[in-house]
Amino acid sequence: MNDTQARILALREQLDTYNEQYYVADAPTVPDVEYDRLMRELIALEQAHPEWLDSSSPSQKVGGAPVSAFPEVRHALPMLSLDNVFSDDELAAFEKRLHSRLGSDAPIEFCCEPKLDGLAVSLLYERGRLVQAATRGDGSTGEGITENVRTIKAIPLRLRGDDWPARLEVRGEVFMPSAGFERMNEAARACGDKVFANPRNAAAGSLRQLDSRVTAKRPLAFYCYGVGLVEGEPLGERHFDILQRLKGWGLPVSPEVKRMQGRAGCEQYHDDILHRRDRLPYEIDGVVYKVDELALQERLGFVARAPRWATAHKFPAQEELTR
Ligand SMILES: NC(=O)n1nc(-c2ccco2)nc1N
Repeated sequence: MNDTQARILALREQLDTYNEQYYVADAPTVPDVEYDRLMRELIALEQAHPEWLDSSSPSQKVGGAPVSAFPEVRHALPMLSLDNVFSDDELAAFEKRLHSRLGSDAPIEFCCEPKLDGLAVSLLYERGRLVQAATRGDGSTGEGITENVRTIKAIPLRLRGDDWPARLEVRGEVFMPSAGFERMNEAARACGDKVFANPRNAAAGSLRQLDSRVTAKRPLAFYCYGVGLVEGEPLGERHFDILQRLKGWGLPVSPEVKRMQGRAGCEQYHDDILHRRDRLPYEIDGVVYKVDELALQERLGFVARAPRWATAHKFPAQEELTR
């Protein structure tokens, strides 16, 4: 390997690390101007040496030529929607149903998560490389939006480490943080472009761009919240621990995810997140409680399209709240 090749590999590794620090650890260590300088050097070296271009290079997050349509993608496992509860009484009924189906009143451990108000996506990694991304669609079939998703800096094109399964489907939410949403709409108003009604619509509109170079300019983020297809060793026995393993491979997980005990723990989590809702850097429309032990999830199964082992607890819509 000559000096230029070594420099290209070092720049890729350094920029991947900066992306992970910014989007996974939420702890950036370099100013944007330094990140941009290194990216410009990498792009210049790769343009001078196309024979060394690698689709997983961080320089490839700028998007490419437009496509005419999105291909259909059939999900290996259905992407489920969540059942809802709207009150503590309904939460109590949810817990009662769990105890009844499990035939035990033993306290249940839940993985509690903020319910991000974005767009659910499925990411397929083969041998640690991102090979496909798709929307949830109707739960069985979604749209292939791989080129658009590859431009999202929070989503790694290559997983860290090497103890990931040969094929791993990661599921999560693409969303637009509030600050980025305001900045983007401000710029759109200034030049007469389309203004989006809310961050969810802005994220959906950005992901459905046929020209991934447009998507690349949108301030999108991502948090994973589960897995679908896993080929190889099981990832773990408890949902919370699996999320921590995903984080170790460079996939962002919300720092608000917590393991709580029983219904009381869920209510405490709900009230804490509701209390801090307006200070979170992204919009949420509730919280999600998931039975943490996968063995219990399997015993509980699903009703129609929603898992018996999980429910969302929705907040009142913001405009309904008296300010
Ligand atoms: N939207 C959101 O934040 N979700 N959605 C799920 C989900 C949907 C189906 C199973 O889990 N989990 C979280 N945190």
